[in-house]
Amino acid sequence: MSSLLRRSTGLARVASYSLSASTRATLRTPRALRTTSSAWANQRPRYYSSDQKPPERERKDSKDGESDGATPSKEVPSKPQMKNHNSPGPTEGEAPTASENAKDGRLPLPEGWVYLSDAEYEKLQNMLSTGPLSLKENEKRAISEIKRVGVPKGLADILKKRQDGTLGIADAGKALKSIYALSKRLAELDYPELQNGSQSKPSKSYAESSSKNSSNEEGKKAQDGEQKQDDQNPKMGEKGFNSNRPPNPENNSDPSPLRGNDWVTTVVGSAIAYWIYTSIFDEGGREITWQELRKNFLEKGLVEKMVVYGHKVRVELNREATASMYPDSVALRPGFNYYFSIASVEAFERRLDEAQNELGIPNSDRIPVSYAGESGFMSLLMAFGPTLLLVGLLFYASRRGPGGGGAGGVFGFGKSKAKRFSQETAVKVKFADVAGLDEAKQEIMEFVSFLQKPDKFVRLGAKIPRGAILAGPPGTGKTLLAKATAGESGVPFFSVSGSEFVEMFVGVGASRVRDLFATARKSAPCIIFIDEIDAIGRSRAEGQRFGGNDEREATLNQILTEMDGFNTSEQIVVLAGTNRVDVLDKALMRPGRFDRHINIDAPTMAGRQDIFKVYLKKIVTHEEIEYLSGRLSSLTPGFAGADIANCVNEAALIAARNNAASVTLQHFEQAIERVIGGLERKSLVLNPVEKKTVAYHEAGHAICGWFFKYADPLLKVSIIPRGKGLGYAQYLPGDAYLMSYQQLMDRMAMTLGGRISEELHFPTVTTGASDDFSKVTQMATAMVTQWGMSEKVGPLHFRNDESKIHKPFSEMTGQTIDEEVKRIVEMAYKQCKDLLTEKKKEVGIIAEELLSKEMLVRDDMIRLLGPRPFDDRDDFTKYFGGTASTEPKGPPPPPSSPSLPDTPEPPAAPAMFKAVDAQDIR
Ligand SMILES: Nc1ncnc2c1ncn2[C@@H]1O[C@H](COP(=O)(O)OP(=O)(O)OP(=O)(O)O)[C@@H](O)[C@H]1O
Repeated sequence: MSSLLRRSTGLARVASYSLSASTRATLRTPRALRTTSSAWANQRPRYYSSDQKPPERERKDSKDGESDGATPSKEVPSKPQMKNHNSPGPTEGEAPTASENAKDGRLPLPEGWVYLSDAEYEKLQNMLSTGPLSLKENEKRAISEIKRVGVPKGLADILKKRQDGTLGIADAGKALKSIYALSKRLAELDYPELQNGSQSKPSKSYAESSSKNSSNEEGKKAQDGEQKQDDQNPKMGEKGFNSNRPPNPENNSDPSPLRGNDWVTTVVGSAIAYWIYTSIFDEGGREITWQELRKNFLEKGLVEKMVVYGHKVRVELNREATASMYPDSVALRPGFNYYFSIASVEAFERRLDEAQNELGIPNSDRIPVSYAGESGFMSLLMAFGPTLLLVGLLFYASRRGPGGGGAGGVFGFGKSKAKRFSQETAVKVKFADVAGLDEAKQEIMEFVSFLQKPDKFVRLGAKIPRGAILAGPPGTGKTLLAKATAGESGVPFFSVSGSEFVEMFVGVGASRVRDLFATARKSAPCIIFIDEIDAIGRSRAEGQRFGGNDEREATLNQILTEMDGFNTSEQIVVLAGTNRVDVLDKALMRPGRFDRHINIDAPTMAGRQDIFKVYLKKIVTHEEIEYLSGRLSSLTPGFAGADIANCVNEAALIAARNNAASVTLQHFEQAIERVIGGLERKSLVLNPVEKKTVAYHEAGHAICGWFFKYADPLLKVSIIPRGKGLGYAQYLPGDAYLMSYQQLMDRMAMTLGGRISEELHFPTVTTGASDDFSKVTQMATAMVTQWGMSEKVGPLHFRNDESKIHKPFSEMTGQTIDEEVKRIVEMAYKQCKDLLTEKKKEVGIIAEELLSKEMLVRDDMIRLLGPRPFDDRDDFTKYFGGTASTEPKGPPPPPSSPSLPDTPEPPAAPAMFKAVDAQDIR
């Protein structure tokens, strides 16, 4: 069967011929001409089976070729007795009589079948026996069988068309169908044993025919004749086409030739079909070289014509001349042609001209060359290819959508992209996995008990909260908490990001919301978690200021509608996460929608310790977990859960890189240093002047941190470039929730320590303090405009407008703010300068030590400056203040902000010494 399928090239070729009329003429006509000697090409009058020669004669005739069939004595067109689709006699479709059949030993025709005329049969015989496939004994017999069993009318038409050269692409399909019907019939006749075992009733057609045949004397004779013919061929009847004998009805074997669809029948039928099909459609041919062409055909004058198609040239030989010169050549097979490849048409023409000139062929006898143009298949492809491609793409897109079309719109755009987790699949997270966040857990626990035991609430007439907004900085565990809620309550969990509702097509977002809630309703009780809800839930009033966004508003409205649509008994809880609770639409936040607002802030020292414990359990470390987690958490103020998870993982990676057996404290501190400060940039080599400047800059910060009472405890100071900075001083700011005026002043003064140290020790200053200035300015501005720390401006709060379009104060107030900010910075500057002038010697000591060691830790400072004149915080003393350690201490993160509301930026400490332009230093 696969062979049959492989015939597609043949089909294409057939198609190509049928598509171009001119091409077809060029390609087909010569063949018809070449076969002038054959009965087929002569279009001789048909003769009819009643006047047929006896089988022996017939075989002889078919061998004779030229003289056969055309013999006028055989033609009795006026007395048609055999049904023939071409015959002018009996009406088409009219079955021959039993006596007619019997006379010729023919089997009755099924409906839609015809007998071939002798001429057609001969042509078919000729075609099949000389076709590209070698004939096997059975197949030879199949040819003679065809005469007896007839052919489907479709096949007879195909044969006619083939002769006329009018085969089209549609004919291939028809041909296959007819050929297969014929082959099946032949196969069944060839293997009557297939039917032997069958108990089913003989088919009517055959039963009738067999009874008629058996009762018909002539029929018997005919059978005898056929039998004789069979006998002449000893193999026939053994296993081959023995069924040209109608089966004996008395014999118990099922004689029906049309019944049975056993696989053997199928295989045999397919083989025959393939053979016939190939004979009809396979043009056959062989590639030769130009030299062969010239030597074997051109020089001998055998070439009748050449047809150029694309980069191939088909050589059509004069068959008669070729036959006389090469009687056994394959070139004599019908449909067989030699062909050769050419680089270009011009080159071919030139070469042919030269060859003909050399051979002295006169102009009048030159070989005609015709051009078939592009193959029909190619032109078909070019014509319909883009359209097919487009249709294909559209089809592909429609299948690709999450819903594959259907309810979600043509391409499934309207389908929700929410990922569904269930207890069995992904949500294995429990509250125990969420460290810290005790209050948040408690709040959300209520949802769990509602999902688990709704009666408890309904019984008392309590309305169940519809949803909760989890608000907080990134990575603080909002999603984790939502998952844990699902994990604890054991209900399906739909997780989707707000941005997934947003599509460029209007209405898609709303449609996705609808789809999400519809799916959730089907899976109730369940939890829907919409992460980053601010992507769609932004205040509509805010949006209008900038022209609005219809699509987003439609999506938001749909969410509002859906949440309103729940009835109190519907067990669907909607949780939403956001980092920007301040921008959310008020309608979303009102009771009845997101009833609960759960704030999830960066974890406290204890929270961090808990989170460290969760992640330390997952790695191999022999450190004492209580001490380790405490020390690490005090090193990481401001870290969110995600940062902690990342740090622990980073430490494990560093340990693995060092082939360590377990992860040690040092690995953890290196990891924290790396997360905060960035990678050490060993490749960045500073020149001595730059290095000295950096050392004095950092020493200035370090001295300030040491001698200002409210400065944060210093952990480490270094001049090794890391991340974006050329050096850094690290302090341990602790979790500050409130900051006093004096703390802010000390912090600002310390931040200016780098630049002032440069001023005091070098004739010029550098660009390295730019980042420090930025921090100082921000702090001073916040003091004046938000924290009411300026007497002149007073206790006012001017909201920082990020867009910088509106100034929320008058020109005059603006001027006053500028003056006050400047005054505060100058105060900090003076405070710092006074200290560093006083401690100029100590700055020098620390700077020189830094230059020689590149990094100083707290113990070095104590050694060089003596103990710090102020008491340190408890946690600092607990983990860092004890015995002097020679190990470099891990750097803390930049100082956290005093967690005051509306703090625009954390009032940063002088943690980094920004990259300096080498030009400026020199
Ligand atoms: N309290 C915590 N306990 C344990 N792990 C935590 C905790 N908080 C955060 N994590 C870790 O941080 C990862 C990120 O947390 P999550 O995705 O929940 O943050 P989020 O607040 O939703 O962040 P975003 O606002 O960026 O979406 C979690 O997968 C988990 O590994």
